[in-house]
Amino acid sequence: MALSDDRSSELPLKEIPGDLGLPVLGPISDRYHYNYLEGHTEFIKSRMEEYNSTIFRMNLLFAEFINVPDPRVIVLADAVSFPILFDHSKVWKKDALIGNYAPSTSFTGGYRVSAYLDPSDEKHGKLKSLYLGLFASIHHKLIPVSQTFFGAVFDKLEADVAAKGEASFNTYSDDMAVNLLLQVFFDIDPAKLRNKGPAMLNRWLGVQFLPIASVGLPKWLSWVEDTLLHTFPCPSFLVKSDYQKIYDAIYTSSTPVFDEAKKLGLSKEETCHNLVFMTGANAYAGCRVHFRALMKWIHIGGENLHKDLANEIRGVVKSGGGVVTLASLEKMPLTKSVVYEVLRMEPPAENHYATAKEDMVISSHGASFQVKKGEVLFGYQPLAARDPKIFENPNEFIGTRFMGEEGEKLLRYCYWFNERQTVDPIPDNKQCPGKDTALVLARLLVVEFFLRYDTFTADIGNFVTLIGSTVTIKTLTKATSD
Ligand code: HEM
Repeated sequence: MALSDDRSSELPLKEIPGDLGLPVLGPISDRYHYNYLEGHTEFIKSRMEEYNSTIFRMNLLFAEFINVPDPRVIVLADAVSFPILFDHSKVWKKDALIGNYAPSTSFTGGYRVSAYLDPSDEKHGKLKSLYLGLFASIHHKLIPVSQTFFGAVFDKLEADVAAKGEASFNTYSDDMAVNLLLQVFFDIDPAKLRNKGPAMLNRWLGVQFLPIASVGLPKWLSWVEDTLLHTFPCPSFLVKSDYQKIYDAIYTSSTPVFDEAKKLGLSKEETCHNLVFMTGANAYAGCRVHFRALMKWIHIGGENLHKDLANEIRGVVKSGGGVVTLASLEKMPLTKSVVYEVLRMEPPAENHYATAKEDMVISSHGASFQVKKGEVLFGYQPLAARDPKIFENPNEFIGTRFMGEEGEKLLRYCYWFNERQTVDPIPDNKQCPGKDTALVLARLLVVEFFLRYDTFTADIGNFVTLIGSTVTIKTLTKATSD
């Protein structure tokens, strides 16, 4: 579906709808409905229906106690208004990673790391160039190292299924993601952290993001979680020693990144704090949700999809002499489309934020709205990715959706890496610099799985924001052809 992007002059200019309620009570009520009573997507959907608009106002966080100056945000829940978040001439991205709340810099050695910087900040460009260089330099080993780590997860799943009749994919996959990233980026063997790297990173992430996360207590206890955990930020000293160990492992690794950083005028300390966040928060948090989502949605896709994936993958690998390469991954249109469709159904980074730099007009499908300088925009990716005016049968998982010329055109309306899928990461934008690396890892996980198995069955549990779905593997059917 072709849509022109700037239609603001053709559309009626309307007031942004949204009832924010009473001071203090309004934010509490919105927060309870959003987090507990209705759920994120249901809350936003119900307000969209009430206001008959994909753009509206809501309160996101409770402003009084946590260090949030203002809880009001403007929700963008369609695929045409969303890209305003990437127009850096019009919006600020400073401290906008997780909304109008930014954890204390004491979680990252006193530095504000790159993910919280606006592209206009000189440091942001330098750090992003550094990451792009690092990811390009590891491309030759990304596939062989990942194959070893994925293979070890499959061995464990098989052993558990044989012994107990089921296996938890989440635990093995999460731990593997941490160990794989540390190994492939910095040659850090899991034993260097006494195999405790994943637990250390999980604690560090948990404590810093607790004010916006849920620990999954039963619904009737939600007031306990909200009062205790979402009212005051958690102090960083609780995870200081975990953080220090990861920091030291990277600091003492032989990565050439520090030499590159020196050339850019960045200190080793600041670089290292950024590398911990890049690995432990950006890369791990993205992969954690996405690896789980891949298994979940491929399971939902069913046996016919499994057959088609196995045929495509085995055919390409066989014609390449049995070796998987970056080039062979490119020759698998169904595998590529399935990975995109999983990103669409369950975008790992659900929420995208930015602050308006100036008064401006933003447009959704049927109307334009005036936004004032300083207002916070909140793009809700799970609904933008299911915009019915762009994606046919938006709530259905269709593995072939992004195949062919028409399918590929849709990628322009996919923002899962913080920009259009068709836009490359550069020092001056906020597109995820790990975009290509993440896609290779995801495609490779699917490839390695279907080289080894014909099909599988699983139980799918709850989805938890920032962490992902629970996937319990019940059966694994070994490959019967090659
Ligand atoms: C499916 C997995 C992933 C998804 C969906 C994802 C998505 C994102 C998003 C949405 C952002 C922007 C956050 C914001 O500014 O609002 C981001 C930033 C970032 N991502 Fe990813 N990411 C993924 C995996 C990775 C991987 C594997 C790496 C490393 C190889 C990585 C490295 C980064 C870095 C360093 C940033 C911060 C960029 C900056 O400083 O501006 N990500 N990612």
